[in-house]
Order: sequence, then structure tokens, then C-alpha cells
Amino acid sequence: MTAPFGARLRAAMDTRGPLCVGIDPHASLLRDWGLDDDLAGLERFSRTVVEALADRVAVLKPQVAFFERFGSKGLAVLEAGIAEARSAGTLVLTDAKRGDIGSTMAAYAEAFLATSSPLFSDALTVSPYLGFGSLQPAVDAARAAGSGLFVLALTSNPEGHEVQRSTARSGRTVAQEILARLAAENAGEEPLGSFGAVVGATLSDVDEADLAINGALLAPGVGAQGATPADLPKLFGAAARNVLPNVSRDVLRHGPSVAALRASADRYAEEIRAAVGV
Ligand SMILES: O=c1ccn([C@@H]2O[C@H](COP(=O)(O)O)[C@@H](O)[C@H]2O)c(=O)[nH]1
Repeated sequence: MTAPFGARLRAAMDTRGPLCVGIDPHASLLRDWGLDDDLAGLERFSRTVVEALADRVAVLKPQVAFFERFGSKGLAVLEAGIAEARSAGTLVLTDAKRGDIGSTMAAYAEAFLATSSPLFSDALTVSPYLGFGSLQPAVDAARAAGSGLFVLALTSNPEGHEVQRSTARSGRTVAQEILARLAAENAGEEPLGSFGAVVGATLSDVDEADLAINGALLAPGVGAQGATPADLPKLFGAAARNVLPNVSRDVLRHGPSVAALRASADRYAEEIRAAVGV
């Protein structure tokens, strides 16, 4: 029986350092790596990132959009990348930001969280903006498979504020509601629950949101979006120990050299460890 995602993530963050690196094959990065913006380029890019980093970073996060650009053949590259990364020892968080009515959400859950699926991942990003309850099929599927979810709460982009910081019927902000629901899902889990939140590292504050959800806080925005490891303690406070910063472009720009990709990820992992004290 596989240990729950939260326990596996805690162990990976403690041993490898709290770092998630994105597999984001932007057309511009493919060009910078000397690759064509085509299926062969996509495949080479994805394989190189996995070869360079799957044995050392806690989490790899393929961004589905960049694979979907190439249709079904792109998805086949994603499937292979997920399988190779998992068998090389890293946790794979597939960034698909799925969210829909419950009956359709069940199909998304089957696609990414059923152990028999070719896209099966250790965790999946999901959007709660059809109502947190609409995510229930994904919560159930994740529990059954020992996988996890990362739910968008306070995203790294400035446009997120108008929705996420607006006031819900309870009088709390929408983000506060989502975080409270996650805390309830993670109650009693040790050492960490499997239901995390996305909280951007670029934010100047979290608007009194309670980040003590007993789950990981995926923090995209370090690197290309302007945040640094040194920003993390102030933003996350006592929750900093559970922060999993994501860096995509600022590591990937060091490719295609495997050694340079590794050196960049190692540097980030050390800087983040030193900043958050893990
Ligand atoms: O709030 C969010 C949620 C997800 N992302 C994703 O993270 C990476 C960030 O890439 P960088 O190159 O490090 O900026 C990307 O895949 C986004 O889709 C986010 O940025 N913010």
C-alpha cells in the first residue's frame, strides 16, 4: 500500500529540499535550447528535464498546456514524461488546473488520479471556482489512490485578487473559505495532509488568510515572476515549513546542459532550505 501523498511529499521535501521544478516547454525555451518548436523538440526537452532533475528534486510539475499544444502526440509525450519521472524517484504534480461540475470532475479525476490511467500522477492542481464541493470526486479519487491535490487559493498573478479576495457569504474571503475547507480535509493527518493549496510567492501579503491547513503550500512565482527565496519567510510566517516553492523558467533557461540544469536546481533548493529553515 502506497503511503499517502502528504507523507511522501514531507519525506521528499525533507530529504531533497523543498523545491518543485516545472516542466514548461515554452516555444521560446525550445528555441533557446536549439530545438524546433515541434513534437521532437518537445520530447527532447521533456526527457532532458527528467534526466537532469528527477533524481534530485522533491517534485517535478509538468504544465499540461505546453503538451496539449501538440494534440494527442503531445499528450503521449506527457504520459511518457510522467512515467519516467515517477520511476526515477521524484513526485509528479501534474499542473492541469481542472475544475468542473462534479459529474465531469469525476472524469478528470479518473484521467489523472486513477492508478490505471496513463496520466496517473502523484498530485494534480485543481480549480475550486465551481465551488469547493464540486471537487469532491477528485478528493475521493486522491484518497483512494494515495495521491494529492493542490487547490488554487491565492494565485501568483495579480488578476487573481478580484475573485480570490472578494467576500464570500460567510463574510470571509473566498481564499479564506478554500483554505478552511482544505484544513478540514487534512485534519488529523500526519506528518502532512495530502490536500495542498496554491499560494503565490509573488504576493505581498496573504490578507489574514490562515495558512495552517496541515497541508503543503505550492508557491509558484519564484524566478521569472520576480519572487525570491528570501521573500518566503515574511509571506508564509509559521507556515513556511510547509511551503513548496515552484521554479520553472528560471531553472529551465539553463538547459539543455544537464549539468547546468542540475546546478541551478541545487542552488535553488539550498537557498530555499536556508530561507525557510527546513
Ligand atoms: O498561481 C499560479 C499557479 C500556477 N502557476 C504555474 O506555475 C508555473 C510558473 O512558471 P515560472 O516560469 O516559474 O513563472 C507555470 O507553469 C504556471 O502556469 C503559476 O505561475 N501561478
